Amino acid sequence: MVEWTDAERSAIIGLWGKLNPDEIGPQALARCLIVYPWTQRYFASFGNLSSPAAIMGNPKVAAHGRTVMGGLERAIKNMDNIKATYAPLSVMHSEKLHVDPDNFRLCADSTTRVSSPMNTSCIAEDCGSCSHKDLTLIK
Ligand code: HEM
Repeated sequence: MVEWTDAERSAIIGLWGKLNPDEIGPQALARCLIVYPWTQRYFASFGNLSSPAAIMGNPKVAAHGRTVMGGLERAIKNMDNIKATYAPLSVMHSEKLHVDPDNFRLCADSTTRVSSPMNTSCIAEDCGSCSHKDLTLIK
């Protein structure tokens, strides 16, 4: 079990409170599918993922991005019991969906990037903070 300090607890809860899951969820999943295109293999049922524009305009991607954020929120609300809270999701991602665990790091990276105050700067041709300057993916 993770032992959180009070400072960690309030930092995590405070940060989460500043985010809008309905906005960053769709952006984070879209970014993951665009920047790490091999992650698309798990979403064959989502229809058109053939270009960045198709991914960003795909309603199933947006809906699932919100679902993933709902998953993260459950961890925030169950910080003393994350293992049990995530047990069914863990089994599903592993045994049913066969998601390679390394993909969680990519998903986390995408979420961090779209949550950053630099997010809007990434539309710029060369925002200087982003290693994917050729992609104008956010908004
Ligand atoms: C922060 C990490 C993640 C969280 C919190 C998360 C959360 C969720 C949740 C809540 C569901 C819905 C479960 C249900 O229907 O009962 C789901 C489904 C799914 N997840 Fe994840 N997920 C994460 C990462 C990933 C990654 C990295 C992949 C693959 C690259 C992935 C692939 C899928 C797929 C394919 C589904 C089923 C989608 C569908 O057909 O509707 N997930 N996930």
